[in-house]
Amino acid sequence: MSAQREMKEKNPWPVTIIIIVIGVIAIVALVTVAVLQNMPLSQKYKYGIVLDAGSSHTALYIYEWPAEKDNNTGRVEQTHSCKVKGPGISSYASDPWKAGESLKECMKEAEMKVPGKRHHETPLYLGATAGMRLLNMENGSASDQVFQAVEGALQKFPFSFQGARILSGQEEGAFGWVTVNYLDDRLKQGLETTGALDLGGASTQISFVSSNYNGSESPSNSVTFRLYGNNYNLYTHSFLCYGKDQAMKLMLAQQTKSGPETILDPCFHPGYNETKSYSDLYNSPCVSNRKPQGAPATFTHMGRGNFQQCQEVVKKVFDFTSCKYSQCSFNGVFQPLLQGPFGAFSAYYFVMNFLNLTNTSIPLDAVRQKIKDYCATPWKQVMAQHPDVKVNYLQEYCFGATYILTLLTEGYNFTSESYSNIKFIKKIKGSDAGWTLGYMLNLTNMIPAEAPDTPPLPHAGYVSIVTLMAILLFILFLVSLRPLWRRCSKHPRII
Ligand SMILES: O=c1[nH]cnc2c1ncn2[C@@H]1O[C@H](COP(=O)(O)OP(=O)(O)O)[C@@H](O)[C@H]1O
Ligand SMILES: [Ca+2]
Repeated sequence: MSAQREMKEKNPWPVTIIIIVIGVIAIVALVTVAVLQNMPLSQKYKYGIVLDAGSSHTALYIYEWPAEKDNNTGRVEQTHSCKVKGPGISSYASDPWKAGESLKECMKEAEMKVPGKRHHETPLYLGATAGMRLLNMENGSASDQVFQAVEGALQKFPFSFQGARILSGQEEGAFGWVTVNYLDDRLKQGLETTGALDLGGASTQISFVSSNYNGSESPSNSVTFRLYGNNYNLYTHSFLCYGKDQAMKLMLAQQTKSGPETILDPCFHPGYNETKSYSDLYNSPCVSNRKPQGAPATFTHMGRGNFQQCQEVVKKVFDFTSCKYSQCSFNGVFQPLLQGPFGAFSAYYFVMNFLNLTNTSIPLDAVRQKIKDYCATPWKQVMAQHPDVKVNYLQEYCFGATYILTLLTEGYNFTSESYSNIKFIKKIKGSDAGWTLGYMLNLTNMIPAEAPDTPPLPHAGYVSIVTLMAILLFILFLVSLRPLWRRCSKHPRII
């Protein structure tokens, strides 16, 4: 036996070290293969763009989601939004091409935000709501021309333009509900859903699931969905002309029935004094048939700032006299029993946020008192306290808050108790609450009817278990070698 071999036989450590090194390499290799093989593929993103052509303005939203996860929930996020300068597209009826022009700035922004190589596959949608519904009722060819102009402008951009159309009130309500519940992760988990309250300028929507409503009573208010393996029977209604701006016209029409030269309006602050034109006030189909005969060209709109009286006038814009169903909200529209939490967004949020009233644990009486005090504040003082707020918005918050409270409590039958089930929200997890996300998810088939198959373990859990098992096996292996080592150290020559 050579001296070298003798050394090896006496000392088992080099063999042990080799075993350990091989063992460690094997573990690292095993874990690496397991991790790489099962790692979510590299994160490439896809994009979608939706233009919300509302009655008061247009906004563009860009959504982003991981390319491999089209079918999974909770992964689509709003990454950018752009507010189009100027009024809503329905205001360009007499100058349609300007409607197209107005969108260009935000569209250029979208070109910058969406990576160039994704432009061609990025779907682009434009959905118009109550402003265009009213224009279409009033003047079909003007509405067609606005759409032509808008389509012409959007087609010039490199995205995959999927068309511009008017959403029905039902779609607007239902997609708002989908958005809220998708962002809250309620659909995939089959949790109790949140109702959606959207207050626009020209229409307002209420949508919720009520267990005593199966759609048979007033089927036109029913929308059914199968999402992630769950069936939903949604109640939804859109009240045209009951958005904040058209409701104000209804309220002013109430006070100008006889064609007076001056009105002392309880919904405006004391000291408010503006000359307004009758033809502007009565320019929408919501009120055009009520224009007083022989009225002067203008009237002086003065403020009185009285919340209670304002509530009385506002109540008159709702018709509570007839209901052919088991129960109604107003104007003879069926509404099942209110149920569950609600998210209230768009103008609900803007108005209540301005008045610091988004906290709905404040008792309704205290909310009323706060609005009462605000309405009674002289207009000069209001302007001085809010120099940065646009006067057009500022002058309307007294009416807006009174209208919201009346709509919720008298219109939809929220009580002092159920009022606290409402949350006034603007965004959920960084995405705006509104119909646009739900609309895109629906058109891109991104919410599957059945629950997607999910691996039994999340990736991190899988990696941990593989690592742990490999280490345990290796320790077991070393332990099994122990008798060998012992013999080796007692009788070094026997190895
Ligand atoms: O900063 C704000 N303060 C008050 N109201 C706002 C603000 N921003 C938007 N709004 C209001 O929100 C409403 C948005 O309505 P939109 O334009 O979506 O109409 P639609 O949904 O009826 O078509 C309008 O009444 C608009 O005046
Ligand atoms: Ca809207």
